[in-house]
Amino acid sequence: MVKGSQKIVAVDQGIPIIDMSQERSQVSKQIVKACETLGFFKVVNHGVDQTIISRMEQESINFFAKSVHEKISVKPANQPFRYGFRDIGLKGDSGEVEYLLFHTNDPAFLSQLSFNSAVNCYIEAVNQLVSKILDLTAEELRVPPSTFSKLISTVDSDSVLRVNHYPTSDCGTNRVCDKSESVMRVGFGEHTDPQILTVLRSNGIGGLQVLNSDRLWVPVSPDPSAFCVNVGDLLQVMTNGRFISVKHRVLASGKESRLSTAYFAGPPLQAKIGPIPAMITAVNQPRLYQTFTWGEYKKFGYSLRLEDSRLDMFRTYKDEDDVNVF
Ligand SMILES: O=C(O)CCC(=O)C(=O)O
Ligand SMILES: [Fe+2]
Repeated sequence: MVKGSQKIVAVDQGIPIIDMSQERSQVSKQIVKACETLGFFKVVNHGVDQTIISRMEQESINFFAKSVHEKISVKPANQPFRYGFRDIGLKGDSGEVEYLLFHTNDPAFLSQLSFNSAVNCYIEAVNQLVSKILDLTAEELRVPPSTFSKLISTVDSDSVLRVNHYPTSDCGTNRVCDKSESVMRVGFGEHTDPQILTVLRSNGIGGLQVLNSDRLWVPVSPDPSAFCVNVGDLLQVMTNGRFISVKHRVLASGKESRLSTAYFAGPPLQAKIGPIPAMITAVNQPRLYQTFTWGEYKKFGYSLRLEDSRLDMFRTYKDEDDVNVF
C-alpha cells in the first residue's frame, strides 16, 4: 500500500542537472542552490570511470541472480548490515526489494564477496566524488575548505553501501503480469537518508521519486550515466536547516527490475555534529539543532520507523554555544 501524499507531478520537474565539467564556481553555485531548494540533484560528467560503474552493476546483477541460500550466507560484521529481502530496517518496515547492505570499511565481509575488487573500486570512486561535491559546497558557503569532506575521509568514517534490487512481479502467481494487472508497489517507503550525502545511481529502470517543497512527488527519470545526489539529515543540521534533507521513495511497477546502488557518506561515530558557526546568524537564523554525535543519532534512528522524522528530536530554539564540527 502506498501511504502519504499521492500527488505526482511531471517527470524530472524542477530537478537540477549539474554538469560537473563547467567552470568550478558555476558548479559550486548550482550545487548549493539545488541543496537549498530541493536537496536533490543529478550530476553528469562527474569523472567516475564508466568501467568501474559497469563492473559494479554487472557483479550486482550476478549476485542477486544467486540462490537465496547463497545470498544469505554472506555475513557482514553486525546488524543492520546484511543481505535482506523485503524487510527494511529493524522496526517492521517492508518493501518489494532485496538488498545487500554493508559498511564500506568491513574487510572481513568484503573478502566474502566474489566481487570484492569491483566493490572497493566503486567505493573509492564514489567517495572521491562525494568529497569533491562537499568541497565545492564549502567553497560556495564560504566555510573552511574541507569542513564537510574531512568527516568522510578518515579511516573510521562510517559510510555504508546499499545495493538494491527491485525484482519483477509475478502478480502472486508464476505468470507475467499483463498491463491491466500492474499496480505500483512500494519498493522503498518514504524516508530521508540520515548521513551527510548520498550518491545513488540505477540501471535504466525508473521508480525513484523525491518530495518537493510543495509536497508533491517528482518522479526521477533513470539515467545510468548520471549520479543522483541526496542531501542527508546531517548536512541539513550542519547547515542549520539551509539545506534540505530530501524525502524520497521508490514505487516499483514490477514490470522490469530496477537495480540501484546507494553510497551513504557518513562521519565517524564519535564526530560531533551541529550547526557550523558560519551558518548561525543570531538575527535571522537562530540555531535550529542541538549538537550530538553521529553514534547517538544513529542509535536513535534505529528506534524509529522509516518514515519518522529523526531530526525533530534534535531541534532546538535555544541558543547554545557554537560548536566545531568534529
Ligand atoms: O533505489 C533507489 O533509487 C533509492 C534507494 C534508497 O532511497 C535508499 O537505499 O536509501
Ligand atoms: Fe534513501
